[in-house]
Amino acid sequence: MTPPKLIILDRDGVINHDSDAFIKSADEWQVIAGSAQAIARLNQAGYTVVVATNQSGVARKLFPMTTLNAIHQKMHATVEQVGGLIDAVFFCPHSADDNCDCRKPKPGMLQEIASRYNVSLKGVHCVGDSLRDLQSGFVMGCIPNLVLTGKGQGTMNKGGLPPGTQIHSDLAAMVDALLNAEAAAD
Ligand SMILES: O=P(O)(O)OC[C@@H](O)[C@H]1O[C@@H](OP(=O)(O)O)[C@@H](O)[C@@H](O)[C@@H]1O
Ligand SMILES: [Mg+2]
Ligand SMILES: [Zn+2]
Repeated sequence: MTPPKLIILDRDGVINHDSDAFIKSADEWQVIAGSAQAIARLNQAGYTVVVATNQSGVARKLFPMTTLNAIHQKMHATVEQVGGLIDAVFFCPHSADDNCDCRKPKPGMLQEIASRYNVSLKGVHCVGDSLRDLQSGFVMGCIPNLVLTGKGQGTMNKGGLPPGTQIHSDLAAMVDALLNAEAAAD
C-alpha cells in the first residue's frame, strides 16, 4: 500500500531555530536557512505538509495563545513567500504535568492528523530534532527522520533512536534524500 503523500514536521529545531528559553514571540521565531524552500519543494512534489509541535510554553504561561497564533502566522507567511504551504498546524499547549494525550512522545497529535486526513500514517515520513518527535511517529508506523539542527545533534549523541531512523543534517537535506529516492524509484 503506497503511503499518502503527507509529511509531518516538528516545528522548533526543524523549521525554525529553537531556544532552551523557548520561542516566546514572533520576533524570536527565525526560520532555519533552506527550511521554507524545502517545504515548497515538498509541495511541488505533491506532498501535503503538516506540523505537529509541543508548545508547553502556553501552559507555563511564557506566552499566551494570541502570541502562538502570531508565531504561526509568521511561519505560514515565511513559507508562502517562497511558494510553499503548511496545510495545518497541530499543537499541544499542555505541560508534562497535565498528562494530556497530545504531548509528544504520545501519539495523540498524530492520531488527530490521521483522522483529519482520513489516512493511515504507516510509511509517512515524520521529521524531528527530539527523540519524542520520532517516538510519537514510530508508534503510528511513520518513518522517523532526525535532523541535526535544533536539539538534533544531542538527540543523536544520546542514542536510543527508533529502528529505521534516517539522519539528515537539516530539513533541506532530508527533502533532497526523499525526492532523490522517489526519482530513483521511478
Ligand atoms: O520542537 P517542538 O515540539 O516544535 O517545540 C519544542 C518547544 O515547545 C520547547 O519544548 C521544550 O520542551 P518541554 O516542553 O519543556 O519538554 C524545550 O525543549 C524548549 O527548548 C523548546 O523550545
Ligand atoms: Mg523540536
Ligand atoms: Zn497536550
